[in-house]
Amino acid sequence: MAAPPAHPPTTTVRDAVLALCRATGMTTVFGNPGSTELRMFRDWPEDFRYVLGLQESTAVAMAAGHALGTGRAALVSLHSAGGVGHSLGAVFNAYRDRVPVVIIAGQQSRALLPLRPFLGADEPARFPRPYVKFSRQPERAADVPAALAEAHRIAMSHPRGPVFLSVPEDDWDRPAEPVAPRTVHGGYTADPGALAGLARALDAAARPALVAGPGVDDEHAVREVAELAERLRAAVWISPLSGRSGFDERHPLFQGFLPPVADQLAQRLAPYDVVVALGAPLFTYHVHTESPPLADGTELYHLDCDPAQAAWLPVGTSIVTTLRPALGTLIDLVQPSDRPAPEMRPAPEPLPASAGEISAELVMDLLRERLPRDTVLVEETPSHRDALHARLPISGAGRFLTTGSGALGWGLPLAVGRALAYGERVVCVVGDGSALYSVQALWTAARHRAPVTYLLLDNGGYGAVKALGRRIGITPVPGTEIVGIDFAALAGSFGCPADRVERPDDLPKALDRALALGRDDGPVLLQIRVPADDSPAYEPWAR
Ligand SMILES: O=C(O)C(=O)c1ccccc1
Repeated sequence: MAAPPAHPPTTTVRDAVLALCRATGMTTVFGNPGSTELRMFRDWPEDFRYVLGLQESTAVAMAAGHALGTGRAALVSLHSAGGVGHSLGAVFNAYRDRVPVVIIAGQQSRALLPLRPFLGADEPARFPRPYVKFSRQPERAADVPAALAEAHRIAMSHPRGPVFLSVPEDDWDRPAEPVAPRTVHGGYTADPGALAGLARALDAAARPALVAGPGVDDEHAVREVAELAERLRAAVWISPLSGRSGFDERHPLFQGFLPPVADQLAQRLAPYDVVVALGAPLFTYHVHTESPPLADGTELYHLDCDPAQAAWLPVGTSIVTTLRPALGTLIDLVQPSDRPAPEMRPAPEPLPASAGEISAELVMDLLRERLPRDTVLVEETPSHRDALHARLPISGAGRFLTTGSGALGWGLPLAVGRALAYGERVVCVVGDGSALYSVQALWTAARHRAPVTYLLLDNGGYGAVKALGRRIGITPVPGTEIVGIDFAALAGSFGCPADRVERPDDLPKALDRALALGRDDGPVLLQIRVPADDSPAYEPWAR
């Protein structure tokens, strides 16, 4: 008997995709639209919010901030090849920082592709690689919803990260079946024998140390790290250039931030006999020095969810695992220790009298007095990150966000997305150079009344690059001076209220005004003039 005729689906690709987005909590779309996305927006439903980024890297960074705030993947809609190209610096950060961002990129009509049409993307799935975990243009329109569902599951599985789907513009009106909802439980735990071996090494250690990396905060394991550290009386460090804070920086066991330079890192860890890196690649260097990664006598264990990271680390014993179940097991296995606790790290030195200029250290001291402990702080001020860490301790999980990867222009829009996630007021400390990569996001912040207080430390250039040049005797470095920009006027023109301060005496009140705003007040920007630090001895990580 002949099979009954197959009934074509009565739903479209668009219906099925929108239903999937609702089911996965992706109803805020960060994007920048063009003609190759138009059919996606037909009868655009009212329960979706479109957040316009005026340049595509801001759309990706805002989505990343949203994802980090909600704990769910965030959706980005980009315009074919050009839009994807603009976005790639932020995609790099999202990949390295393990942020689940689901990107749908427009593409020209399938029928036009053989003719290399205007706007058409050649080999679209290759373009964002290697900085996406998944990249496809489905073979048929009807495959788009299931491919997006797969992409979403991949984005959300550990290690998390961005995924990419190219969708030809004529696919959206074509028929497609709805996607059945599915659940993937992605947490997994290590080989029990490996964890027992680590517990024995920790029990036998004279001076153990834990290194908290971005994975700790990412996997909500901050509490477990504190419990393990207290049980062991272990010193706790934060891994070099970590994009998150994985430990309460006011805790007596907290020792500080490891430097991203091999010889200094090895030296900082030399006092310890057993070091456990948690969700941390540990050897994230910014500049090269000739040095073994660790001193003789420092034994390394490394726990992370990424088998690739376990493979590339040069030394130590890696245990591939998600952190919470592994830490739970370790807490049960290790003996409570009565070894002497490490000494507390010294309080920051008091500031010398001001010479009439506002130092970054003064800004950080005033912020320490003013910011509530649960403030969400976004940082992108490379010249002053060390001053921030030294003087402004972060407490509480999920309260510190920066790029752990280095592509600048991330912080300013990241703060917008983080603020839109729950409407909490976010403080973003950003440099003048950093701000200019993505300054259009101030317009989006103003338009959506994103509650962000921007504190823009203006040292008139690419201070960190100049400092790194001086370190190796290259001075001056061309292209590192930025002069003549009135950030307060620029922000004002985007609809973001702004103020400017140049003298130390005026700073406390200016900060009070900027920080007094609430969650319904929208963004504000305070431009703070700080001197360019041109001291020849500048060595940011030696302190
Ligand atoms: O080193 C650099 O060039 C750079 O761009 C950078 C990025 C982040 C922090 C410091 C410098």
